[in-house]
Order: sequence, then C-alpha cells, then structure tokens
Amino acid sequence: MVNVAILGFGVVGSGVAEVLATNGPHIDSKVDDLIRLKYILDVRDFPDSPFGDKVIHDFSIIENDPEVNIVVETIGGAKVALDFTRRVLKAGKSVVTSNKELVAEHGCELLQLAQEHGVSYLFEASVGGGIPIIRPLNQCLAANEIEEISGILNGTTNYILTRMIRTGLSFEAALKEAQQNGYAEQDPTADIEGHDACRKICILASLAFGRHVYPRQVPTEGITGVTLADVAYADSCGKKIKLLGRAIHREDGKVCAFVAPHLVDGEDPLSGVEDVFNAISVRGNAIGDVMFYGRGAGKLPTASAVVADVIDAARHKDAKKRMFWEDGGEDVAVPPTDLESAWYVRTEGRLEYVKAAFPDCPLLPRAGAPVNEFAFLTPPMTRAQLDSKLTTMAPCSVFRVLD
Ligand SMILES: NC(=O)C1=CN([C@@H]2O[C@H](COP(=O)(O)OP(=O)(O)OC[C@H]3O[C@@H](n4cnc5c(N)ncnc54)[C@H](OP(=O)(O)O)[C@@H]3O)[C@@H](O)[C@H]2O)C=CC1
Ligand SMILES: N[C@@H](CC=O)C(=O)O
Repeated sequence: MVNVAILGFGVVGSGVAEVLATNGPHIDSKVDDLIRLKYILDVRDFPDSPFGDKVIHDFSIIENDPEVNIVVETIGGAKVALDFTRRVLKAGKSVVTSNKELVAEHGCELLQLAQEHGVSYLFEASVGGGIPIIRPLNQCLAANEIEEISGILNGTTNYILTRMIRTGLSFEAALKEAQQNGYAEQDPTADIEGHDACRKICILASLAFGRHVYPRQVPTEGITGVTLADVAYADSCGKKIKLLGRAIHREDGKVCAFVAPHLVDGEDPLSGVEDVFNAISVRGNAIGDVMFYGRGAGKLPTASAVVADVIDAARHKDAKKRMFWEDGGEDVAVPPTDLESAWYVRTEGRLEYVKAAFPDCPLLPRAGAPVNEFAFLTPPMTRAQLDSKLTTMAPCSVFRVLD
C-alpha cells in the first residue's frame, strides 16, 4: 500500500483527489500496488466534498505518520510550502508538487535534500500544467546539449491575449474569465506581469543547463503593456502577440534568459497556440527542434501531471528518481542585451522623424488610428541600437519579433 497526503485542497489539490479516485484501479495497475489518499491538509473544512472526511488541519500528523509515503504539495507560494516540503523530505517521504515558485526559488536546495534523505522531489506540473516537459527534458532529451528553450508558458496570459484578439474582449474581462476557470494564480499579478512564466523558464533552464537560474536574474515583462491597437497592428502584418519565456545557452556557457511579449509570425506553430494552451519548443544539438503542446493550466490537466509524478514516486519507492542541478551563482544568467532581433514599434510623434530614423520600414495600417500614431517593424538590431534611433519619438509599445 502507498499512502498519499495532499497539502492544499484548492484547484489543483482537489483535482489530484478526483483523478486518484476516478482512475484508481488504472493507477494501481500502473504501480502494481494500491495507492490510497490518506489525508488532505487545508486551512478550511470541506463538508460538501466527497473527500471531506480526509481533511485535517495539523501538518504534524502527516509529518509523523510512518504510513505516509508520498506528499503532494499544492498550497503554492514559497513560505509555508517551503517549510512543509523541507520537513516532509527530512521525514523520508517523497514530495510531488505543482508549485513553480518554490521550485524556481528553492529547487536546488530541495533536490539536494531529497537526495540526502533517499526520496524523490518531483515537479512535472510546475511547468506547462498537464504537458509532459520536465521528464522529457530530464530523460528523453538527455543525450542532447540543449541550445535553446522558448515557449508560451502561462495559460492565463495566453487565454487573455486570445480573447482580446479573437473577440476584442477587454483585458480586465478576459482576466476575470481566466480566474473563474481556475487558471490564474492566487495573485494574478504573477501571471500578467510575467513572474509565473519567469519561474517556469527558470525551472526549464536550470534543468536543461545544470545550474540554478533564479527568477531575480531574469528580465521579465508581462502583457499589461499590450493594447488592442498592438493586436490590430500585429494582425495587419500576419503576426500574433504572444508572451514568451526564452532561455538561450550561449557559447560562453552563460544562459540568456528573459520573458517578454513577442510578435510571432502566423506561419510559426506558436502563433496557433490559443486559449489556455501552452507550447514549449526545445532545440537540442542532436534532435533539432521538438515542441510540447497542451493545456497549461486548469484543475484536471494539472492534476494529470501531479498524479503521473505520484505514480513515478511510487514506482521508485526503493530506487529513487534523480533530478539534479547545481547552484548557479550570480553570473549564470545574462540579459538579452546582445541578442539582435527585428522589433515592432508603436509610437506617437511626427512622421518625418519616423521616416528619418527608419527610412526602409513601411508603416503598418490600422483602421481608426490617431493621425500622430505610427507602427512599423525594424530590421534586426540590439535593443541599445533601437533605443538610439527612438530618441526623437515617444514609443508606446516596443516588442521583439521572434525570428
Ligand atoms: N491553478 C492551476 O491551473 C495551476 C496551479 N499551479 C500551482 O499549483 C499550486 C496550487 O495552485 P491552486 O490549486 O490553483 O491554488 P489554490 O489557491 O486554489 O489552492 C491552494 C489551497 O491551499 C490552501 N492553503 C493555503 N494555506 C494553507 C496552509 N497553510 N495549509 C494548508 N492549506 C493551505 C488554500 O486555502 P485558502 O483558499 O483558504 O487560502 C487553498 O485551498 C500553486 O503553486 C500554483 O502556482 C500549477 C499549475 C496549474
Ligand atoms: N497561473 C498559471 C497556472 C499554471 O501554471 C498559468 O496560468 O499558467
């Protein structure tokens, strides 16, 4: 018998209980053992839930119960979840989590702690919701030197952008829908300001390049600056606006990582990734490009990835799963200062200044645009080179164009 406890009975935690119950016999057959949910820890009671009788409020019951083998942490954040995770690992129990903030901030320490105590720390659901990406990166692509990872890593913002583009819905209304669907973080600022995507690219970069990349080292811009005008200009040149997390392994060994809105060409598979779906593209030196696609948030898709880790931890009860990266240090990550790209610029000002600075850039059309508003795409250049040409203008939006 494998006994499981869930910490945090919210969107994901309740999904985990549901999947364990609904697919119980199938899951047991995968492990060749019985997986049973023994406890659910939450601050509230859930009298109307079919799992209500499993709810407890004292963490030490789980910590001290020798029958509990696997603990699912779905509380979120890096405070109480960090304390509980450390204590569970020290008690010799494996931990499975969807908590990207915790992995991105403390993954190196927690993986080491798991190793010291002979247990597993698994976090497939921390990136891309239900999409398998952590295990493929750690196992299936292990033969490759990874050169670049880039992708749509946040379901909430992709949902908002899709709703704005497809139906002209306002940013606020689209965010409200995402919250009602259970996609958004408790504080949705983390989604719309790009912090959630930042945490995810940090996890992927740490795993792919072997050294911990911390969120504070990664320049991050969210989607609050994206307007319906930008959406219309992008559409006029056959592109879509997508929030991308990118991590590029440089020849000097450093990782150029950043999160920012990009214009993506209509021919690029990323442009067709809509609603809550995420897509992550990985370039390896043997495999070339490979892409992972699926639902990036939501109760059951995320629970699917969590329960897969529970199965994996149960299968490896006596031969622990190993995932590992070293501490990164302060110089592991660099900003995209040297990274050349074409740029989308929307600016207010005088036409002659635009023409003087960007003589070869045709203006993009938009119905109803103010007479002093101009938008265009530049040739490839660095951000510093672009800024030196924008000094006579008042740019409203500046986004990279994905090559
Ligand atoms: N929602 C999603 O689609 C996805 C979420 N994630 C991640 O999974 C984690 C959980 O997310 P989600 O389920 O959406 O969050 P929720 O806020 O829905 O769930 C968290 C639960 O934990 C409870 N809780 C808070 N503090 C404690 C505590 N001290 N002890 C026990 N329980 C506590 C909360 O109670 P209360 O509500 O009363 O505060 C709530 O029931 C987060 O790290 C999130 O980033 C990852 C992938 C997808
Ligand atoms: N808030 C996150 C949830 C999944 O990680 C998102 O929208 O992607």
